[in-house]
Amino acid sequence: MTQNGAFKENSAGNERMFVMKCGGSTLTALPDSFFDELRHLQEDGVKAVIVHGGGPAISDNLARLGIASSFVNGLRVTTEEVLDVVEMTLSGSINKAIVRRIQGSGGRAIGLSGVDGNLITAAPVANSNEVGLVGYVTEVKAEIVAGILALGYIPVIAPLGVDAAGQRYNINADTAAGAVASYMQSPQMIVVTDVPGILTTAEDGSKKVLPSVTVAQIDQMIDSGEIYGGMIPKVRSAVDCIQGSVSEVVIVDGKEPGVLRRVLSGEIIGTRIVRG
Ligand SMILES: Nc1ncnc2c1ncn2[C@@H]1O[C@H](COP(=O)(O)OP(=O)(O)O)[C@@H](O)[C@H]1O
Ligand SMILES: CC(=O)N[C@@H](CCC(=O)OP(=O)(O)O)C(=O)O
Repeated sequence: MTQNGAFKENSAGNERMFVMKCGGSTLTALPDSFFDELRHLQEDGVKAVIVHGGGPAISDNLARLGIASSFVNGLRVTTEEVLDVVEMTLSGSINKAIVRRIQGSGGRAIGLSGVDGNLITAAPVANSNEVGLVGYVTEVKAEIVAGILALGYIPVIAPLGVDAAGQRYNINADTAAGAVASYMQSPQMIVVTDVPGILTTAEDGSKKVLPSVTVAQIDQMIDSGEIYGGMIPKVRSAVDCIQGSVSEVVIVDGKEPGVLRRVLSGEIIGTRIVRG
């Protein structure tokens, strides 16, 4: 078996690929070695697709501009004024910072948002009367992502969406990443965040990482409050995408040395969310 022998194949052929969501909680803390690893994977022919967040940076920019911002069940209440800041932060500074870091490690990346080429089309979420211009994904144009990959670049996608009338939507980054993974028929989605996985409290009161969880366990942990806040959209998105062609979602801490290869080679690291 080669070093990458444990990689899974996607249904489109034998390409080795994965979709990765990089959370705003961890972007600035990601070490150079993370981007070096990404470049090595790219050199080895592994196709990576990145969807990123940037919630904390959006909140900072809103505060700086004196624009009030609140959340309902983890979704930012989004007016047109808030959306301007969401777009400038995600599609502008954060997206380009990630592209520059990949390029700084010698990798190749192209940044775009879901608005470009109508990559992500969206419609208002069910509770849009409460949260405003927040969208759910109606379609991802997988051929655009595949085209960028075929050129030898890592697509770096900011989670905005657009509808047929040209209206923009703010999309939770975990939700957008799950949709991209599903439409790309990626065998795996890797969720890179600031905790080492889904934590549970042991009988002695200490916190430990659950190596794997099922959909039923997730529902129970949300009900009991053990999974809360920003972890909820992650697990909900994971549950949605493992109903389709994505066979597992792995939640990991991006600061773990060699994290990407370790996940891709099947090492037990972080939390794996699997069917069943
Ligand atoms: N059971 C849990 N295990 C680990 N983290 C949890 C859990 N429930 C809630 N969280 C919270 O979820 C956070 C990660 O979500 P979030 O801050 O939105 O990250 P990101 O910016 O990467 O999307 C953790 O820092 C932690 O505070
Ligand atoms: C609708 C909604 O809440 N959108 C998010 C988009 C960014 C995001 O999801 O970033 P993280 O992954 O860092 O949380 C927001 O405005 O904060």
